[in-house]
Amino acid sequence: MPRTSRIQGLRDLTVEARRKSVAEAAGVDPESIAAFDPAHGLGLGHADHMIENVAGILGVPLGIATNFVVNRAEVLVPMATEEASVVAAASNAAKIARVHGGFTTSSTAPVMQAQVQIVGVADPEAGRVRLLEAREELIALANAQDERLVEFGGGVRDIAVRLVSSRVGTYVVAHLQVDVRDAMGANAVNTMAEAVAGRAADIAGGRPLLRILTNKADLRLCRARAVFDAATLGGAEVVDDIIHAAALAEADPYRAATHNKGIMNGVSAVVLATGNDTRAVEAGAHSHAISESGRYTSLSRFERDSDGNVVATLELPMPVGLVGGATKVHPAAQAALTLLGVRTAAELAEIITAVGLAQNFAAVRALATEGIQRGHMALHARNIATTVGATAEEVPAVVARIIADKKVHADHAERVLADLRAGR
Ligand SMILES: CC(C)(COP(=O)([O-])OP(=O)([O-])OC[C@H]1O[C@@H](n2cnc3c(N)ncnc32)[C@H](O)[C@@H]1OP(=O)([O-])[O-])[C@@H](O)C(=O)NCCC(=O)NCCSC(=O)C[C@@](C)(O)CC(=O)[O-]
Ligand SMILES: NC(=O)C1=CN([C@@H]2O[C@H](COP(=O)(O)OP(=O)(O)OC[C@H]3O[C@@H](n4cnc5c(N)ncnc54)[C@H](OP(=O)(O)O)[C@@H]3O)[C@@H](O)[C@H]2O)C=CC1
Repeated sequence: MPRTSRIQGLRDLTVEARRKSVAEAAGVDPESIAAFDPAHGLGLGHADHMIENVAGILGVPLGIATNFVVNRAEVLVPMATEEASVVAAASNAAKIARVHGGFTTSSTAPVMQAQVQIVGVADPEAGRVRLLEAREELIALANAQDERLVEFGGGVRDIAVRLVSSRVGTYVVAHLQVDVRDAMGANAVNTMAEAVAGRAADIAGGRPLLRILTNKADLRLCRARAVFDAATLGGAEVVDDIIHAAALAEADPYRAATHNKGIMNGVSAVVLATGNDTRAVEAGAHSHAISESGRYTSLSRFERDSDGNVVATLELPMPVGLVGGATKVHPAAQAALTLLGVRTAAELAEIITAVGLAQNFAAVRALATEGIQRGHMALHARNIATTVGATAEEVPAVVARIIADKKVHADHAERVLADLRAGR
């Protein structure tokens, strides 16, 4: 069966049947994603070697977003999140995007930057020039720290030197710009920065202090683009309102924060599912959301094209890896990468960016039409029913009643559950 991400009715299956259906649709052995089941997932033994003082494991729901087409390839996307309606929303937007071919993505080379702060330089302008004169020596010294990375085609691409004025003086800050290939790259570039710091400080005429990567990974950018069909959305007025909603986010930091949170609902769920560093990706994204005038703004842009459809675009740093960090040691993260069928970190990064754009569009479409609550709370109602003690068998009836009563609250769910159990 050709690989497809269009699985209708996936929501109506049991968890086990869903996993089987997803494996079949993705064309992978069901055993290769068995680790999605906690019984075959991260064990305490593994966990005890990942972080310190391990006392247990926190499970996070892992859902599969459907309908995605990215660069003409069908993709089923694992999303780890505690928030209801996120997986549904991403699937919904991906379904609408299919009408015009899904998502098109692109990315720069996987270049991460490490900073070396040099303090006490009497002549910082000259210190900067002296460091640039020593470019080849410093590159060779840095590359010598990770010969295998260089063998993979990675390694230092360039050195930049910035002068940063602070309240207590001007710092000479050297940036190592390193192609880290299929790694997220933090450990790799931090090792290089520590190795060159002493020599760089001697050349600059100061003392080395901070040697650490920057999470403002703006040399490692990903872009996603998709067209959302006006007729499918409900016509020109809906398109106008979606454009208005996005324009507010572009102009107003208060709205931009929530608009971007919507993007990160999708991004962080896939970053987490693949064992990558969510904090690094989020720090990079929000540091990138600064306009030319210095104002915090939205990361995505929505425009009306010549056919009256919505064209949505997103660009953000995406420092994720296929090797390194938890990705290699977490069985469920390995299963997620198998399901995604990605061969390089860039392919993973681009799919994540497409999911962020899908999530963002679904939210803004809902907000600009019916509001967020109908869709979101209908799915959140299941959490509320479970919270008040409904069994799996009782949840559907409790959900139906609290939605029908338009009272999706725990206290009403408790009354409904009591009535159901009393046969009322
Ligand atoms: C929730 C929907 C999708 C319902 O929307 P709907 O139109 O009632 O859904 P539908 O039943 O017509 O289904 C349409 C498609 O959505 C998916 N879908 C639909 N329901 C399910 C489900 N139960 N399980 C799995 N998939 C589901 C599924 O793909 C389905 O098509 P199919 O593939 O079946 O042919 C819609 O209202 C929506 O997209 N809402 C946006 C919700 C959202 O953004 N949630 C994120 C949390 S809110 C937040 O934190 C972000 C925010 C809002 O603050 C960001 C911002 O402010 O910008
Ligand atoms: N501020 C931040 O964001 C920070 C993040 N971190 C953490 O660092 C971790 C990520 O760092 P990272 O350097 O990726 O981790 P690793 O050092 O674990 O992985 C990178 C290493 O993987 C090996 N490797 C094998 N195949 C490849 C390939 N195809 N491409 C590239 N490298 C390959 C290389 O090591 P070899 O040459 O030995 O084979 C490379 O140095 C994350 O867990 C993150 O949380 C740490 C500090 C700060």
